[in-house]
Amino acid sequence: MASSRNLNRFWEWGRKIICVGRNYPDHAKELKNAVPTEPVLFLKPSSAYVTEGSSIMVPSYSHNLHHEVELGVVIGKGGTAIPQNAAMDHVAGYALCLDMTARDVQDECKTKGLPWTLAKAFNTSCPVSEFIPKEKIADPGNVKIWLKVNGQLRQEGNTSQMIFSIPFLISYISEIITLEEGDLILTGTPKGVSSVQEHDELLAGIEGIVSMKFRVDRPQ
Ligand SMILES: CC(=O)CC(=O)C(=O)O
Ligand SMILES: [Mg+2]
Repeated sequence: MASSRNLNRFWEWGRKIICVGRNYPDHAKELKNAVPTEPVLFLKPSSAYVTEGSSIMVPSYSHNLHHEVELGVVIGKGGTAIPQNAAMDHVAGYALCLDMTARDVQDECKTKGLPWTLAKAFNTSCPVSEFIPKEKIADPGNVKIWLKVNGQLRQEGNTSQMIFSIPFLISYISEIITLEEGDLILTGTPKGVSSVQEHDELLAGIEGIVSMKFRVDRPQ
């Protein structure tokens, strides 16, 4: 049944944020990770969302917060075990997203064999752009995404570099986790991730489609 709620503000729905890691070979290599043969998945809570006008907060326990610019896929029609050939029928649109990562904490979690929750799921760890209706991106498998810090280009990649395509990811994820209307899938980041500091300004975009700006702050 179609919902009466407005997907233009999908971040207010309180639905799942499912993240794909190491989906770009050049990023897997820059962090000295093996290029995966199966998607690497983790989750963020809906309290991670932040939209333009609000700041990204550095967690008090981190001294190395990284940006990761990613294409986000907004689910319009839920499903379980969605076949790849029907996957795009379940997409309502897209959003440009940042998977903010406390890299020092993530490295420690990796060493200790602990989950990445503290590194990836803190408040404001998922800045998002406005909702982009599906029709505005003809081929989500071939768009350029980029990110600048204080005017300096740090990340630039094309979704054509992704190891696992959007239809494959929707099908793979929905075998394990039922997808619901309003869910968001972050599809992984290209190379160039780097540290941000308090007062930095992050500007990111999908070429020709959208851009967004966020400031970094530290809680007092
Ligand atoms: C190593 C990571 O943090 C994986 C990740 O999130 C990615 O986008 O790749
Ligand atoms: Mg990421």
